[in-house]
Amino acid sequence: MDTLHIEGDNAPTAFQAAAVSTGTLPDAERVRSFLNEAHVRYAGDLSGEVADYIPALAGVDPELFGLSLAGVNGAVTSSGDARVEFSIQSISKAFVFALIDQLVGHDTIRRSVGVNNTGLPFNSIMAIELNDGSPMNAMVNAGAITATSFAPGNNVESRWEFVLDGLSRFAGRDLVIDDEVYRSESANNGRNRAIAGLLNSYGAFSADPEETVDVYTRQCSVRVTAEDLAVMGATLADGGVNPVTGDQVVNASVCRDTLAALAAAGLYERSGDWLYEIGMPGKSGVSGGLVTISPGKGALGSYAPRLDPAGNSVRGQRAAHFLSGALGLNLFSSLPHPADRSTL
Ligand SMILES: NC(=O)CC[C@H](N)C(=O)O
Repeated sequence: MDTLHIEGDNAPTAFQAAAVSTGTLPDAERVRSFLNEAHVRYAGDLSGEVADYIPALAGVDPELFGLSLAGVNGAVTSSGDARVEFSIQSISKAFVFALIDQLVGHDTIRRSVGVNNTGLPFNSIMAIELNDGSPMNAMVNAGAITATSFAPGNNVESRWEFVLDGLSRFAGRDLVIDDEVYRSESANNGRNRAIAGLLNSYGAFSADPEETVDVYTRQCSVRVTAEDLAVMGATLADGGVNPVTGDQVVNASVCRDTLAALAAAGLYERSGDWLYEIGMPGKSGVSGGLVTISPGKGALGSYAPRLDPAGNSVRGQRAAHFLSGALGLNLFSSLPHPADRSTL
């Protein structure tokens, strides 16, 4: 990652002069104008590659770019292709984690899934072996598949219903599966089946590994928009209450657990860089979606399909970086700060 220092970084800036209160989002006009500015800034960025290991993802228009910010007050502001649907992929991990944490509780999650970082790619098999069979964190495939194995039900359909219903409550609308992505991914998920088989050999699973991977593959194939991601993230920012529907989806303690797990591993082996630059929990997916959560304030959802080598949306990360500074979202900062201090 290159770091670009801007002169006068320590001097009081226009941002600081017009400092927003640190406990709330800036007013709607300011949010809209910075969201539009982020869109203009990064719409021409052609870096990265669209994921091609799932054939159905490879054919997507790489220029799609949507940004949306949902506040805990329920206001949703968007720019660009924020209503274009795409498969949620790994971002589902964050919300399924929350649903399972709500069910099994903080201690079981720590013991049976884990909350540390592997330092390795999202679908690493080596990480399981290096950690004596621990799935390590629900934001990588091993931990996500383990979390999904806790979904209640007697068969695939009833367990799937639990997951889809929960994801829909986070979004505040009935989400549906993308059949083409599901079929394409099912035909190419040998690695995830190997991960589940390996975890099962360590005795980590109470459910059938093949069925669990099927539910996991379905959850990754659910269609969402950048606006949905913003609302889903804002629900985690709002103590588990969907700020648009008013539905209490999970408890506030579950939101804390989820955001901690995201901070540790939401952007895989790049999670440290992400926290260092953006300063908020986030979760990416290989289709190009990204959700970034500012507890007590709201969440940013984005969609831009070109990815960095770790599988994280390039424009999405850059927009989140800019907006974190401009809107004063960084958890480690007490004031809004210049947003373009470095490049990701
Ligand atoms: N990083 C991702 O978004 C990966 C999700 C994808 N469904 C997989 O498990 O391979």
